Amino acid sequence: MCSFRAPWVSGVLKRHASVVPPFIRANLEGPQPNKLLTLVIINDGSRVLLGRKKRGFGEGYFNGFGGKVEAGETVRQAAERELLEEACITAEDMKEAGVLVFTFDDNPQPWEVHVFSASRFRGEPTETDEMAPVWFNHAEVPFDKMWADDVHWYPAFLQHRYFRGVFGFRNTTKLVWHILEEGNE
Ligand SMILES: CNc1ncnc2c1ncn2[C@@H]1O[C@H](COP(=O)(O)OP(=O)(O)OP(=O)(O)O)[C@@H](O)[C@H]1O
Repeated sequence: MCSFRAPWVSGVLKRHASVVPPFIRANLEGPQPNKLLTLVIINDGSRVLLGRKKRGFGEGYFNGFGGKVEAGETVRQAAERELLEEACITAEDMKEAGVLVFTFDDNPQPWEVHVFSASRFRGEPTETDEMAPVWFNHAEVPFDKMWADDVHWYPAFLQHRYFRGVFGFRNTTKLVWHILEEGNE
């Protein structure tokens, strides 16, 4: 059977076969290709730059900068474009930090978010229609005002360990299951 998913996703389904909730398995084995999104987090070594989302999906949450990959662009180009559109900055040393797959019980299409980190950038972080940028010390990342998955993968992110995660949400925002694996890119 052909699959739209990366082989590591099938690996997760196999390794955790007895505990994967049915809606997650159904979506990940279903016919819908993943929707590709990006997330860029500036990490200067002691602080991260996040934005408070002012509108749309995840409104009110703090998050990195990112959005959907558009037709004709690579994931990296989309990450650069969204960072410029949402925070008015250009990363100088952007690298892949990890990948997250989100499944929702109310949406059959899995989301695949490519997370990038950068420590240097050009420009001045500036509030836009979409995001209001704020620096947070590593010990003060506001997880209570962020997506429920974030608390699980930020430790790996902050310590520069590559990560892969699969997360299942009910009613869009309630995290009900997850697997996080760290290591090899
Ligand atoms: C479910 N748990 C989650 N945990 C952490 N981050 C999450 C997330 N779910 C989505 N995200 C991120 O939220 C942004 C939404 O982007 P979103 O505004 O929808 O995209 P985009 O700017 O293309 O939309 P419009 O152009 O306004 O339609 C995008 O960075 C995406 O990676």
